[in-house]
Amino acid sequence: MISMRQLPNIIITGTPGTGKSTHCERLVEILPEFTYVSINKFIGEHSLEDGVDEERNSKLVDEDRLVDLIRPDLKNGGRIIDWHVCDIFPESLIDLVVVMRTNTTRLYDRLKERGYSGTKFEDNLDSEIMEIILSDARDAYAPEIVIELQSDTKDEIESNCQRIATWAKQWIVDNTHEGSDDEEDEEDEDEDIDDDQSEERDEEEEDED
Ligand SMILES: Nc1ncnc2c1ncn2[C@@H]1O[C@H](COP(=O)(O)OP(=O)(O)O)[C@@H](O)[C@H]1O
Repeated sequence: MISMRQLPNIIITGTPGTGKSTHCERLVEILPEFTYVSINKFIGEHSLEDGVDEERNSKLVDEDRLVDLIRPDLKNGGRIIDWHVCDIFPESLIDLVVVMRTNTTRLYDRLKERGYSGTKFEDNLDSEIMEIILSDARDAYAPEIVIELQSDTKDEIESNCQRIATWAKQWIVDNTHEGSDDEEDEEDEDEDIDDDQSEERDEEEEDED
C-alpha cells in the first residue's frame, strides 16, 4: 500500500524521566529528515495551557485545540512526537508508538534529581510501576504499532534509536514510491493497463451479444 505521507509519524511516550526527550534528540540526529516535536514546547508556543491541576501540581492542557493545531503537521508526516500523553492523536496519522520504560530505582533517582516531590513524584513513580502509559497506548492504537523499549542505560539509548531508525527506513520502503523498486512499479502499471484492456474487451464482447 502506498501512503499519502512520505515519512511516518512516531510517538515517543512514557512516564516523565524515562528518557523521551533524550531519545528524540538522538533520533533526529540519525534521521535528519524527521522533525522533533516536543509537545511541552508546542503547548507553550500556542498558549494551550488550560489551568492547573492543584492536586497533582501539573498543567491542564486544551487537548482538542492541540490536536487541531498539530493535525496538519501529522498529515505532512515525518514527525517525532514527545509527550507523556499518547492517546489523543488520530490513529490514522500515527505509524509507531514507542513506550519508554525505566526500572523503578533509576526512575526514582531521575525524578528526585529533577526536583519532583510529594504527589507529583509519587504519581509518576506509581504510573510507571502500574504501566499506565503502556496501557493507554495499547488501548488507543493497534497492538502491532505499539512497542516497549527499556531505557535504563546509556547503551540502550543508542540501541533503541538505531532500532527505531531501522523501522523508519523500512516503513519508507514499504509505504512510499520513494522506497519502492521502479521496475516493480512499471510492472504494476503494465498490469493495470492490461486490466483496463481486458475490461474493454469484456465490454465489447457484451455489446456483440
Ligand atoms: N537510557 C538512559 N540511560 C541513562 N540516563 C538516561 C537514560 N534515559 C534518560 N536518561 C537521563 O534521565 C533524565 C531524564 O531523561 P529525559 O529524556 O529528560 O526524560 P523525559 O523526556 O522522558 O522526561 C535525563 O537526565 C537523562 O539524561
